[in-house]
Amino acid sequence: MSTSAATGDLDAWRSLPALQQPEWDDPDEIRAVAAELANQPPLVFAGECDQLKAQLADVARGEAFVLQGGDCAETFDGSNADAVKNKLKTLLQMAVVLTYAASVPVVKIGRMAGQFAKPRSKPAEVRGGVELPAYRGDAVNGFAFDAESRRNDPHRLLKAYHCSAVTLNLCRAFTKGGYADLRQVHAWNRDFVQQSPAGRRYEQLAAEIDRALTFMKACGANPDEFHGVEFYSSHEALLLEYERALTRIDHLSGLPYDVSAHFLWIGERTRQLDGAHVEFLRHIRNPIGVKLGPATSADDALALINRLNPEREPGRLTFITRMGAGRIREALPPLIEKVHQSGAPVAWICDPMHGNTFEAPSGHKTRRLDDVLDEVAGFFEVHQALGTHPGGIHIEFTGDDVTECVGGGQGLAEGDLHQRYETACDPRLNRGQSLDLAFMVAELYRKSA
Ligand SMILES: O=C[C@H](O)[C@H](O)COP(=O)(O)O
Ligand SMILES: C=C(OP(=O)(O)O)C(=O)O
Repeated sequence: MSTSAATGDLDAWRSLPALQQPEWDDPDEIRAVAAELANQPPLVFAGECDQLKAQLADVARGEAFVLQGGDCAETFDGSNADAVKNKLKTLLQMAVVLTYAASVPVVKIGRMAGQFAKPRSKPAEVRGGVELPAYRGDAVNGFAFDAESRRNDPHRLLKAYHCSAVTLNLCRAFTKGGYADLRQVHAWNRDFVQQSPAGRRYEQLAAEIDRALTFMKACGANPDEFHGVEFYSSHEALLLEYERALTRIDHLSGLPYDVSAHFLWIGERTRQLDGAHVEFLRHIRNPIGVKLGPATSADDALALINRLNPEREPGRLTFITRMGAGRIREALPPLIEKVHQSGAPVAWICDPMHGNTFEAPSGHKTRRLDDVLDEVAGFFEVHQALGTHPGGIHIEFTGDDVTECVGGGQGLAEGDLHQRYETACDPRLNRGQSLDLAFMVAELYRKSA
Protein backbone atom coordinates (compact mmCIF):
# COMPACT_ATOMS: atom_id res chain seq x y z
CA MET A 1 0.00 0.00 0.00
CA SER A 2 1.41 3.43 -0.91
CA THR A 3 1.72 6.03 1.84
CA SER A 4 -1.02 8.21 0.40
CA ALA A 5 -3.41 5.26 0.09
CA ALA A 6 -2.63 4.23 3.66
CA THR A 7 -3.04 7.69 5.13
CA GLY A 8 -6.15 8.67 3.21
CA ASP A 9 -7.01 12.31 3.26
CA LEU A 10 -5.99 13.75 6.61
CA ASP A 11 -7.79 16.98 5.71
CA ALA A 12 -11.09 15.53 4.49
CA TRP A 13 -12.65 16.48 7.86
CA ARG A 14 -12.40 20.14 6.87
CA SER A 15 -15.40 19.87 4.56
CA LEU A 16 -17.60 18.12 7.15
CA PRO A 17 -19.62 19.53 10.06
CA ALA A 18 -17.29 19.91 13.05
CA LEU A 19 -19.18 20.45 16.30
CA GLN A 20 -17.80 22.18 19.37
CA GLN A 21 -15.02 24.04 17.52
CA PRO A 22 -14.08 27.51 18.76
CA GLU A 23 -14.50 30.37 16.36
CA TRP A 24 -11.19 32.18 15.96
CA ASP A 25 -11.38 35.89 15.12
CA ASP A 26 -8.45 35.98 12.74
CA PRO A 27 -7.97 33.13 10.20
CA ASP A 28 -4.32 34.18 9.62
CA GLU A 29 -3.56 33.90 13.32
CA ILE A 30 -4.89 30.35 13.68
CA ARG A 31 -3.11 29.34 10.45
CA ALA A 32 0.18 30.68 11.84
CA VAL A 33 -0.32 28.87 15.16
CA ALA A 34 -1.14 25.60 13.38
CA ALA A 35 2.02 25.99 11.28
CA GLU A 36 4.08 26.54 14.43
CA LEU A 37 2.53 23.49 16.09
CA ALA A 38 3.26 21.41 13.01
CA ASN A 39 6.92 22.27 13.50
CA GLN A 40 7.12 21.15 17.13
CA PRO A 41 8.62 17.82 18.17
CA PRO A 42 6.23 14.93 18.78
CA LEU A 43 5.01 14.42 22.35
CA VAL A 44 4.72 10.66 21.88
CA PHE A 45 6.13 8.15 19.42
CA ALA A 46 4.34 5.84 17.03
CA GLY A 47 6.02 2.81 18.61
CA GLU A 48 4.61 3.73 22.02
CA CYS A 49 1.13 4.09 20.53
CA ASP A 50 1.49 0.64 18.95
CA GLN A 51 2.59 -0.78 22.29
CA LEU A 52 -0.52 0.65 23.95
CA LYS A 53 -2.62 -0.73 21.10
CA ALA A 54 -1.22 -4.20 21.79
CA GLN A 55 -2.09 -3.84 25.48
CA LEU A 56 -5.61 -2.72 24.61
CA ALA A 57 -5.90 -5.80 22.42
CA ASP A 58 -5.16 -7.78 25.59
CA VAL A 59 -7.95 -5.85 27.30
CA ALA A 60 -10.39 -6.72 24.50
CA ARG A 61 -9.41 -10.39 24.93
CA GLY A 62 -10.05 -10.22 28.68
CA GLU A 63 -6.38 -10.41 29.63
CA ALA A 64 -5.83 -6.91 31.03
CA PHE A 65 -7.74 -4.05 32.68
CA VAL A 66 -7.57 -0.30 31.97
CA LEU A 67 -7.36 2.44 34.56
CA GLN A 68 -7.81 5.76 32.75
CA GLY A 69 -8.19 8.97 34.69
CA GLY A 70 -7.28 12.51 35.53
CA ASP A 71 -8.79 15.96 35.55
CA CYS A 72 -12.00 16.82 33.77
CA ALA A 73 -10.15 19.84 32.41
CA GLU A 74 -6.42 20.26 32.94
CA THR A 75 -5.35 23.85 33.45
CA PHE A 76 -2.14 25.67 32.65
CA ASP A 77 -1.76 26.59 36.34
CA GLY A 78 -2.25 22.94 37.27
CA SER A 79 0.69 21.81 35.12
CA ASN A 80 3.04 21.99 38.09
CA ALA A 81 5.13 19.33 39.80
CA ASP A 82 2.99 18.94 42.93
CA ALA A 83 -0.35 18.66 41.17
CA VAL A 84 0.99 16.21 38.57
CA LYS A 85 2.78 14.16 41.24
CA ASN A 86 -0.34 13.92 43.41
CA LYS A 87 -2.45 12.80 40.48
CA LEU A 88 0.08 10.22 39.41
CA LYS A 89 0.52 8.95 42.95
CA THR A 90 -3.24 8.41 43.28
CA LEU A 91 -3.42 6.68 39.88
CA LEU A 92 -0.56 4.35 40.84
CA GLN A 93 -2.14 3.58 44.21
CA MET A 94 -5.42 2.69 42.53
CA ALA A 95 -3.60 0.57 39.97
CA VAL A 96 -1.86 -1.57 42.59
CA VAL A 97 -5.16 -2.40 44.29
CA LEU A 98 -6.80 -3.21 40.97
CA THR A 99 -3.88 -5.30 39.74
CA TYR A 100 -4.02 -7.45 42.85
CA ALA A 101 -7.77 -7.89 42.71
CA ALA A 102 -8.03 -8.46 38.97
CA SER A 103 -4.87 -10.60 38.76
CA VAL A 104 -4.24 -9.19 35.28
CA PRO A 105 -2.01 -6.30 34.16
CA VAL A 106 -3.56 -2.88 34.65
CA VAL A 107 -2.92 -0.52 31.73
CA LYS A 108 -2.39 2.96 33.17
CA ILE A 109 -3.63 5.83 31.01
CA GLY A 110 -3.68 9.40 32.31
CA ARG A 111 -6.42 11.80 31.29
CA MET A 112 -3.38 13.98 31.44
CA ALA A 113 -0.84 15.89 29.36
CA GLY A 114 -3.34 17.26 26.83
CA GLN A 115 -6.85 17.39 28.32
CA PHE A 116 -7.14 21.16 27.83
CA ALA A 117 -10.32 21.50 25.73
CA LYS A 118 -13.95 20.96 26.70
CA PRO A 119 -17.17 20.47 24.76
CA ARG A 120 -19.97 22.50 26.39
CA SER A 121 -23.76 22.14 26.54
CA LYS A 122 -24.30 25.84 25.91
CA PRO A 123 -22.17 28.27 23.91
CA ALA A 124 -22.61 31.06 26.48
CA GLU A 125 -22.67 31.50 30.24
CA VAL A 126 -24.81 34.05 32.06
CA ARG A 127 -23.88 35.38 35.49
CA GLY A 128 -25.72 38.23 37.20
CA GLY A 129 -27.33 39.23 33.91
CA VAL A 130 -23.98 39.33 32.06
CA GLU A 131 -23.58 36.91 29.12
CA LEU A 132 -20.14 35.78 27.95
CA PRO A 133 -18.87 32.89 25.80
CA ALA A 134 -18.63 29.62 27.74
CA TYR A 135 -15.23 28.50 29.00
CA ARG A 136 -13.98 25.84 26.55
CA GLY A 137 -10.80 24.79 28.30
CA ASP A 138 -7.46 26.53 28.75
CA ALA A 139 -6.49 25.61 25.18
CA VAL A 140 -9.20 27.97 23.93
CA ASN A 141 -10.07 30.70 26.45
CA GLY A 142 -9.72 31.62 30.12
CA PHE A 143 -11.84 30.48 33.07
CA ALA A 144 -12.17 33.97 34.62
CA PHE A 145 -15.56 35.50 33.93
CA ASP A 146 -14.60 38.62 32.00
CA ALA A 147 -14.75 39.46 28.32
CA GLU A 148 -10.99 39.51 27.72
CA SER A 149 -10.43 36.16 29.38
CA ARG A 150 -13.31 34.49 27.53
CA ARG A 151 -11.99 35.61 24.13
CA ASN A 152 -10.80 32.64 22.03
CA ASP A 153 -7.04 32.98 21.67
CA PRO A 154 -5.25 30.60 19.25
CA HIS A 155 -1.93 31.19 21.04
CA ARG A 156 -3.38 29.16 23.88
CA LEU A 157 -3.01 26.08 21.63
CA LEU A 158 0.75 26.56 21.77
CA LYS A 159 0.65 26.87 25.54
CA ALA A 160 -1.49 23.69 25.69
CA TYR A 161 1.22 21.91 23.68
CA HIS A 162 3.99 23.14 26.01
CA CYS A 163 2.03 22.30 29.19
CA SER A 164 1.36 18.84 27.75
CA ALA A 165 5.10 18.41 27.15
CA VAL A 166 5.96 19.50 30.70
CA THR A 167 3.31 17.22 32.23
CA LEU A 168 4.31 14.21 30.15
CA ASN A 169 7.96 14.78 30.97
CA LEU A 170 7.13 14.75 34.69
CA CYS A 171 5.00 11.64 34.30
CA ARG A 172 7.74 9.84 32.42
CA ALA A 173 10.31 10.83 35.04
CA PHE A 174 8.11 9.84 37.99
CA THR A 175 7.06 6.51 36.51
CA LYS A 176 10.55 5.48 35.44
CA GLY A 177 12.64 7.15 38.14
CA GLY A 178 11.76 5.06 41.21
CA TYR A 179 8.65 6.94 42.33
CA ALA A 180 6.41 4.16 41.04
CA ASP A 181 8.21 1.40 42.96
CA LEU A 182 5.58 -1.22 43.80
CA ARG A 183 6.54 -1.45 47.48
CA GLN A 184 6.53 2.32 47.82
CA VAL A 185 3.10 2.58 46.23
CA HIS A 186 1.75 -0.17 48.45
CA ALA A 187 3.20 1.62 51.51
CA TRP A 188 1.11 4.68 50.56
CA ASN A 189 -1.96 2.45 50.36
CA ARG A 190 -1.11 1.04 53.76
CA ASP A 191 -1.04 4.62 55.11
CA PHE A 192 -4.45 5.29 53.60
CA VAL A 193 -5.85 2.12 55.18
CA GLN A 194 -4.28 2.68 58.58
CA GLN A 195 -4.57 6.40 58.97
CA SER A 196 -8.01 7.19 57.69
CA PRO A 197 -11.14 5.82 59.35
CA ALA A 198 -12.48 5.57 55.79
CA GLY A 199 -9.69 3.25 54.73
CA ARG A 200 -9.89 0.78 57.63
CA ARG A 201 -12.55 -1.31 55.98
CA TYR A 202 -10.01 -2.28 53.34
CA GLU A 203 -7.62 -3.67 55.96
CA GLN A 204 -8.07 -7.25 54.80
CA LEU A 205 -7.31 -6.56 51.14
CA ALA A 206 -4.28 -4.45 52.05
CA ALA A 207 -3.02 -7.20 54.33
CA GLU A 208 -3.36 -9.73 51.50
CA ILE A 209 -1.29 -7.48 49.21
CA ASP A 210 1.30 -7.22 52.02
CA ARG A 211 1.55 -10.99 52.20
CA ALA A 212 1.83 -11.31 48.42
CA LEU A 213 4.70 -8.79 48.37
CA THR A 214 6.46 -10.49 51.27
CA PHE A 215 6.10 -13.82 49.50
CA MET A 216 7.57 -12.45 46.26
CA LYS A 217 10.45 -10.87 48.17
CA ALA A 218 11.12 -14.19 49.91
CA CYS A 219 11.20 -15.89 46.49
CA GLY A 220 13.80 -13.35 45.35
CA ALA A 221 11.49 -11.83 42.72
CA ASN A 222 12.66 -8.35 41.85
CA PRO A 223 11.73 -7.70 38.21
CA ASP A 224 12.04 -4.32 36.51
CA GLU A 225 8.24 -4.05 36.56
CA PHE A 226 8.40 -3.59 40.35
CA HIS A 227 10.43 -0.39 40.00
CA GLY A 228 8.75 1.45 37.17
CA VAL A 229 5.53 1.31 35.18
CA GLU A 230 4.34 2.07 31.67
CA PHE A 231 2.26 5.22 31.63
CA TYR A 232 0.29 6.52 28.67
CA SER A 233 -1.29 9.91 27.97
CA SER A 234 -4.76 10.58 26.58
CA HIS A 235 -7.26 13.34 25.96
CA GLU A 236 -10.43 14.07 24.02
CA ALA A 237 -9.51 14.81 20.40
CA LEU A 238 -11.80 17.81 20.30
CA LEU A 239 -9.90 20.66 18.65
CA LEU A 240 -9.26 19.38 15.17
CA GLU A 241 -6.85 22.14 14.11
CA TYR A 242 -4.64 21.17 17.05
CA GLU A 243 -4.85 17.43 16.44
CA ARG A 244 -4.23 17.83 12.72
CA ALA A 245 -1.17 20.02 13.31
CA LEU A 246 0.28 17.35 15.60
CA THR A 247 -0.30 14.50 13.17
CA ARG A 248 2.85 13.14 11.56
CA ILE A 249 3.75 10.38 9.17
CA ASP A 250 5.77 7.77 11.04
CA HIS A 251 8.97 7.28 9.10
CA LEU A 252 9.11 3.54 9.77
CA SER A 253 5.60 2.54 8.75
CA GLY A 254 4.68 5.51 6.55
CA LEU A 255 1.43 5.78 8.54
CA PRO A 256 -0.06 8.84 10.27
CA TYR A 257 -0.07 9.10 14.05
CA ASP A 258 -1.46 11.93 16.12
CA VAL A 259 1.58 12.56 18.31
CA SER A 260 -0.27 14.80 20.79
CA ALA A 261 -1.05 11.73 22.97
CA HIS A 262 -0.90 7.96 22.96
CA PHE A 263 -4.68 7.51 23.09
CA LEU A 264 -7.33 9.89 21.74
CA TRP A 265 -11.05 9.65 22.19
CA ILE A 266 -14.11 11.14 20.48
CA GLY A 267 -16.66 12.56 22.90
CA GLU A 268 -20.35 11.77 23.14
CA ARG A 269 -21.20 15.15 21.60
CA THR A 270 -18.95 14.82 18.55
CA ARG A 271 -19.23 11.17 17.51
CA GLN A 272 -21.60 11.70 14.52
CA LEU A 273 -20.82 9.12 11.86
CA ASP A 274 -20.68 11.73 9.10
CA GLY A 275 -19.00 14.38 11.27
CA ALA A 276 -15.49 15.81 11.16
CA HIS A 277 -14.21 14.09 14.31
CA VAL A 278 -14.98 10.55 13.15
CA GLU A 279 -13.57 11.41 9.72
CA PHE A 280 -10.29 12.72 11.17
CA LEU A 281 -9.75 9.97 13.71
CA ARG A 282 -10.42 7.20 11.22
CA HIS A 283 -7.15 8.11 9.46
CA ILE A 284 -4.75 8.20 12.41
CA ARG A 285 -3.24 4.94 13.61
CA ASN A 286 -3.24 5.56 17.37
CA PRO A 287 -5.49 3.46 19.55
CA ILE A 288 -8.71 5.45 19.85
CA GLY A 289 -11.88 5.51 21.94
CA VAL A 290 -15.44 6.66 21.48
CA LYS A 291 -17.73 7.71 24.32
CA LEU A 292 -21.18 6.11 24.14
CA GLY A 293 -24.12 7.59 26.06
CA PRO A 294 -27.48 5.97 26.90
CA ALA A 295 -29.10 6.93 23.58
CA THR A 296 -26.59 4.88 21.57
CA SER A 297 -28.16 2.04 19.57
CA ALA A 298 -26.42 -1.21 18.77
CA ASP A 299 -26.50 -0.19 15.11
CA ASP A 300 -24.71 3.08 15.99
CA ALA A 301 -22.00 1.08 17.72
CA LEU A 302 -21.60 -1.26 14.74
CA ALA A 303 -21.49 1.66 12.32
CA LEU A 304 -18.75 3.29 14.39
CA ILE A 305 -16.77 0.05 14.31
CA ASN A 306 -17.12 -0.20 10.53
CA ARG A 307 -16.00 3.37 10.12
CA LEU A 308 -13.19 3.50 12.66
CA ASN A 309 -11.89 -0.04 12.58
CA PRO A 310 -12.95 -1.62 9.30
CA GLU A 311 -10.00 -3.98 9.41
CA ARG A 312 -10.95 -5.13 12.91
CA GLU A 313 -7.45 -4.43 14.19
CA PRO A 314 -7.25 -5.66 17.81
CA GLY A 315 -6.68 -2.83 20.31
CA ARG A 316 -7.57 -0.12 17.82
CA LEU A 317 -11.02 0.71 19.19
CA THR A 318 -12.26 1.11 22.75
CA PHE A 319 -15.85 1.96 23.65
CA ILE A 320 -16.09 4.11 26.76
CA THR A 321 -19.67 3.84 27.96
CA ARG A 322 -21.19 6.57 30.13
CA MET A 323 -24.78 5.55 30.65
CA GLY A 324 -25.60 6.75 34.16
CA ALA A 325 -26.19 4.50 37.14
CA GLY A 326 -29.93 4.34 36.49
CA ARG A 327 -29.58 3.34 32.83
CA ILE A 328 -26.55 1.10 32.49
CA ARG A 329 -28.27 -2.19 33.29
CA GLU A 330 -30.75 -1.77 30.44
CA ALA A 331 -28.75 0.36 27.96
CA LEU A 332 -25.47 -1.57 27.87
CA PRO A 333 -26.49 -5.22 27.19
CA PRO A 334 -27.90 -4.68 23.65
CA LEU A 335 -24.71 -2.88 22.61
CA ILE A 336 -22.37 -5.53 23.96
CA GLU A 337 -24.47 -8.38 22.58
CA LYS A 338 -24.54 -7.08 19.01
CA VAL A 339 -20.90 -6.04 18.98
CA HIS A 340 -19.87 -9.37 20.46
CA GLN A 341 -21.94 -11.23 17.84
CA SER A 342 -20.22 -9.24 15.10
CA GLY A 343 -16.88 -10.62 16.25
CA ALA A 344 -15.27 -7.16 16.27
CA PRO A 345 -12.50 -6.86 18.87
CA VAL A 346 -13.57 -4.04 21.18
CA ALA A 347 -12.34 -3.10 24.65
CA TRP A 348 -15.20 -1.96 26.90
CA ILE A 349 -14.46 0.68 29.50
CA CYS A 350 -16.89 2.22 31.97
CA ASP A 351 -16.94 6.00 32.51
CA PRO A 352 -19.14 6.21 35.61
CA MET A 353 -18.79 10.00 35.86
CA HIS A 354 -20.48 11.68 32.91
CA GLY A 355 -23.92 10.07 33.25
CA ASN A 356 -24.16 10.92 36.95
CA THR A 357 -23.74 14.69 37.19
CA PHE A 358 -26.37 16.81 38.93
CA GLU A 359 -26.62 20.29 40.40
CA ALA A 360 -26.61 20.63 44.18
CA PRO A 361 -28.92 23.24 45.78
CA SER A 362 -25.81 25.45 46.21
CA GLY A 363 -25.46 25.54 42.39
CA HIS A 364 -22.32 23.35 42.35
CA LYS A 365 -22.19 20.64 39.70
CA THR A 366 -21.54 17.43 41.60
CA ARG A 367 -21.67 13.62 41.56
CA ARG A 368 -22.39 11.04 44.26
CA LEU A 369 -19.68 8.46 44.82
CA ASP A 370 -22.51 5.96 45.41
CA ASP A 371 -23.85 6.58 41.88
CA VAL A 372 -20.36 6.26 40.43
CA LEU A 373 -19.92 2.97 42.21
CA ASP A 374 -23.40 1.77 41.24
CA GLU A 375 -22.63 2.39 37.56
CA VAL A 376 -19.39 0.43 37.86
CA ALA A 377 -21.29 -2.36 39.66
CA GLY A 378 -23.86 -2.38 36.82
CA PHE A 379 -21.03 -2.55 34.29
CA PHE A 380 -19.56 -5.61 36.01
CA GLU A 381 -23.01 -7.25 36.35
CA VAL A 382 -23.81 -6.80 32.67
CA HIS A 383 -20.48 -8.23 31.54
CA GLN A 384 -20.77 -11.14 33.94
CA ALA A 385 -24.26 -11.97 32.66
CA LEU A 386 -23.08 -11.86 29.03
CA GLY A 387 -19.79 -13.66 29.62
CA THR A 388 -17.79 -10.67 28.32
CA HIS A 389 -14.91 -8.76 29.89
CA PRO A 390 -15.36 -5.57 31.94
CA GLY A 391 -12.26 -3.95 30.47
CA GLY A 392 -11.65 -0.98 32.72
CA ILE A 393 -12.74 2.31 34.20
CA HIS A 394 -12.37 5.91 33.05
CA ILE A 395 -12.68 8.46 35.83
CA GLU A 396 -12.27 12.14 36.58
CA PHE A 397 -10.17 12.55 39.69
CA THR A 398 -7.45 14.63 41.27
CA GLY A 399 -4.77 13.79 43.81
CA ASP A 400 -5.80 16.74 45.96
CA ASP A 401 -8.35 16.92 48.78
CA VAL A 402 -10.96 18.87 46.86
CA THR A 403 -14.67 18.88 47.74
CA GLU A 404 -16.41 18.41 44.40
CA CYS A 405 -18.17 15.02 44.64
CA VAL A 406 -20.28 13.88 47.58
CA GLY A 407 -20.03 10.68 49.60
CA GLY A 408 -17.17 8.30 50.24
CA GLY A 409 -15.41 7.36 53.44
CA GLN A 410 -14.87 11.00 54.42
CA GLY A 411 -18.65 11.52 54.31
CA LEU A 412 -18.57 14.64 52.13
CA ALA A 413 -22.03 16.21 52.00
CA GLU A 414 -23.63 18.69 49.61
CA GLY A 415 -23.16 21.39 52.23
CA ASP A 416 -19.37 20.81 52.11
CA LEU A 417 -18.98 21.40 48.38
CA HIS A 418 -18.07 25.08 48.72
CA GLN A 419 -15.04 24.32 50.90
CA ARG A 420 -12.60 23.39 48.15
CA TYR A 421 -14.43 23.40 44.84
CA GLU A 422 -11.64 23.95 42.31
CA THR A 423 -12.54 22.17 39.09
CA ALA A 424 -12.56 24.20 35.89
CA CYS A 425 -15.45 22.13 34.54
CA ASP A 426 -16.94 18.92 35.99
CA PRO A 427 -16.58 17.61 39.57
CA ARG A 428 -13.69 15.23 40.24
CA LEU A 429 -13.23 12.52 42.85
CA ASN A 430 -10.67 13.61 45.42
CA ARG A 431 -7.77 11.43 46.56
CA GLY A 432 -9.68 9.60 49.29
CA GLN A 433 -12.74 9.04 47.11
CA SER A 434 -10.55 7.70 44.30
CA LEU A 435 -8.89 5.20 46.63
CA ASP A 436 -12.30 4.27 48.03
CA LEU A 437 -13.41 3.60 44.48
CA ALA A 438 -10.36 1.46 43.72
CA PHE A 439 -10.87 -0.73 46.79
CA MET A 440 -14.59 -1.00 46.06
CA VAL A 441 -13.97 -1.93 42.42
CA ALA A 442 -11.44 -4.48 43.64
CA GLU A 443 -14.18 -6.06 45.76
CA LEU A 444 -16.52 -6.10 42.75
CA TYR A 445 -13.85 -7.64 40.57
CA ARG A 446 -13.29 -10.44 43.01
CA LYS A 447 -17.02 -11.10 43.40
CA SER A 448 -17.43 -11.34 39.62
CA ALA A 449 -14.41 -13.62 39.15
O1 LIG B 1 -16.81 17.03 30.62
C1 LIG B 1 -17.80 17.01 29.92
C2 LIG B 1 -18.42 18.23 29.40
O2 LIG B 1 -17.48 19.09 28.91
C3 LIG B 1 -19.17 18.88 30.48
O3 LIG B 1 -19.95 17.92 31.16
C4 LIG B 1 -20.02 19.96 29.91
O4 LIG B 1 -20.51 20.66 30.93
P1 LIG B 1 -21.66 21.72 30.73
O5 LIG B 1 -22.93 20.96 30.64
O6 LIG B 1 -21.57 22.55 31.97
O7 LIG B 1 -21.35 22.50 29.49
C1 LIG C 1 -16.86 15.49 27.63
C2 LIG C 1 -16.55 14.35 28.19
O1 LIG C 1 -17.33 13.28 28.23
P1 LIG C 1 -18.54 12.89 27.29
O2 LIG C 1 -18.09 13.06 25.89
O3 LIG C 1 -18.78 11.47 27.68
O4 LIG C 1 -19.67 13.80 27.67
C3 LIG C 1 -15.28 14.15 28.89
O5 LIG C 1 -14.92 13.00 29.16
O6 LIG C 1 -14.62 15.16 29.19
